[in-house]
Amino acid sequence: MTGPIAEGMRRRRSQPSVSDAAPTKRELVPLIEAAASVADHGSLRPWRLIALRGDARSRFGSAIVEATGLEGGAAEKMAAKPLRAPLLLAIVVSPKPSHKVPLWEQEAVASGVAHALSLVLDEAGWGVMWRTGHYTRSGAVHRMHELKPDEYLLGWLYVGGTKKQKGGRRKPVKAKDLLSSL
Ligand SMILES: Cc1cc2nc3c(=O)[nH]c(=O)nc-3n(C[C@H](O)[C@H](O)[C@H](O)COP(=O)(O)O)c2cc1C
Repeated sequence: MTGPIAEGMRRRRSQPSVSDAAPTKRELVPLIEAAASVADHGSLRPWRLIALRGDARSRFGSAIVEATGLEGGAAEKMAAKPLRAPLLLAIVVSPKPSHKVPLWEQEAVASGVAHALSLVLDEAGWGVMWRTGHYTRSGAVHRMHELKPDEYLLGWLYVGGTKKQKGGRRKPVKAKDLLSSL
């Protein structure tokens, strides 16, 4: 298969371990603009992103601890999770009123933006990994992100500089088994 998009998608791997380098806002904006070109029924833009850097990541760690109710060493370990990358991009579903486009379609758009953003960040040379946790939809995490009542999270893109790249082939997808006809 040829073509830069297909090749980039095949090459992309999630990077669980990244360095302290991170894209600036100026560097992020054109990548977000590119990712925002996904199909969007009614062009509602039912999503937004929140960048967490520096201390915001520690406040996120505290919110996770509050949400999980952990104590002692386990709480400390959990609080440090957001410090695994210098930049976290929270993916927010931000539903827009519409008679035509139900919520599930709007969530599909937000998810598409996140996948596309992972891809273009990877192409730009950044290490990226989409992460979640059972605390993702908790009240404490919702409040810490200052979300509106109807907004909710799809997780975070953990972004940083590439270190030792996780490469190699992923488990092959038997696409012909996933395609049927009627
Ligand atoms: C919505 C979503 C949430 C995810 N959450 C986690 C997570 O919390 N922890 C994790 O190890 N992988 C998580 N993953 C999977 C990784 O992002 C990644 O896709 C996986 O490790 C496979 O690596 P690859 O992308 O290089 O194929 C999540 C993926 C998605 C789409």
